[in-house]
Amino acid sequence: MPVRKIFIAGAGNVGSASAAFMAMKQLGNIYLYDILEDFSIGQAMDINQSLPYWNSDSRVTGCHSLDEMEGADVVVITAGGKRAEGMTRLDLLYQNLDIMYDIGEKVMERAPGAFVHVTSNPVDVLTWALKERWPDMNITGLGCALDAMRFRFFLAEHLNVSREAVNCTVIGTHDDNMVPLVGRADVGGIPVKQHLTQVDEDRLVTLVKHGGGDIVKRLKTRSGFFAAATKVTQIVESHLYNKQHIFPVSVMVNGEYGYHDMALSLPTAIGERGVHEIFEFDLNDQERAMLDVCADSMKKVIAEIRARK
Ligand SMILES: NC(=O)c1ccc[n+]([C@@H]2O[C@H](COP(=O)([O-])OP(=O)(O)OC[C@H]3O[C@@H](n4cnc5c(N)ncnc54)[C@H](O)[C@@H]3O)[C@@H](O)[C@H]2O)c1
Repeated sequence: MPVRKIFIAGAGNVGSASAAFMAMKQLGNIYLYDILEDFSIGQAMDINQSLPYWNSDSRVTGCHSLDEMEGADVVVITAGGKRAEGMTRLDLLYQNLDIMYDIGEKVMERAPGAFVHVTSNPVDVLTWALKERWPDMNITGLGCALDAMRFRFFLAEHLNVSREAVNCTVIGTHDDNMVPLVGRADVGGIPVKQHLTQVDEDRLVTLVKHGGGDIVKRLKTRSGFFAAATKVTQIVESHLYNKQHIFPVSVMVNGEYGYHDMALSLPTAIGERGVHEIFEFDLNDQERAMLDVCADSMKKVIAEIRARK
């Protein structure tokens, strides 16, 4: 297989850790880009010098120009600002939206066939915005894929079993409305509900929903990134090696659950074509109502974005 070119926009915590993990797994040659001059170059130097231990011949190149994206097979977008004092969530959304449009334009110019994967928040909205502007873009967002991995971790801890024994997912949107599907989770094929009291269930759902926030509380000025970068690496690997692994990534819906014109996090097979299939559960009324909350809130944000134009 030819050496693949992976371009990562944003050399912050998620971007640099993703570059390091992808290089360790020798997924390709990685271009790490940031708006901060020298920052991505320094991060790349540090990652490269760790690779002899991993027996990896991947090369990470730090760069300061989006033109380096030329011919990339994969573009990961982790660029974005943080909420500064006095800024509303919407202010941050618009700031990151403008960054997405700048990067998206370059993707369509320099690497139109690339598999694009976004982590920047609000990830479901930004995934929708890029796909809406460029319908041919082959794009997914990290969505609830990280939340699903967290859910698996918390369930395995609670049940005191191997993390490999647990299957579970989270759908909806990567925010407080996310829907951890407890009723669908199993441990070694046995529904986890058989092992949980209602109190356990409520506690585990809260742990998943607050997973990211609980880390931020302790890190203060930054958010967690090891788990996010791990998931990004697994998703990119599934694309490059056509594994068709299933992740609840953020995807533009096309009639799934009757929704249109929005991105939701739904179980999706990722392979060489990017999105191969979006799977629909036969949701019960309660699960469906929770997914509707995610969809309604997305609709409102999309209406606000359209009103701004
Ligand atoms: N969806 C998820 O599960 C999930 C998980 C973790 C992080 N995130 C999101 O991913 C994004 C990255 O997180 P992080 O912890 O790496 O943040 P970070 O602040 O460490 O990194 C962001 C980087 O983007 C760069 N940047 C800002 N504007 C840019 C521009 N116009 N062009 C290029 N680079 C630019 C910054 O210089 C910085 O290095 C955030 O939006 C975060 O909320 C999502």
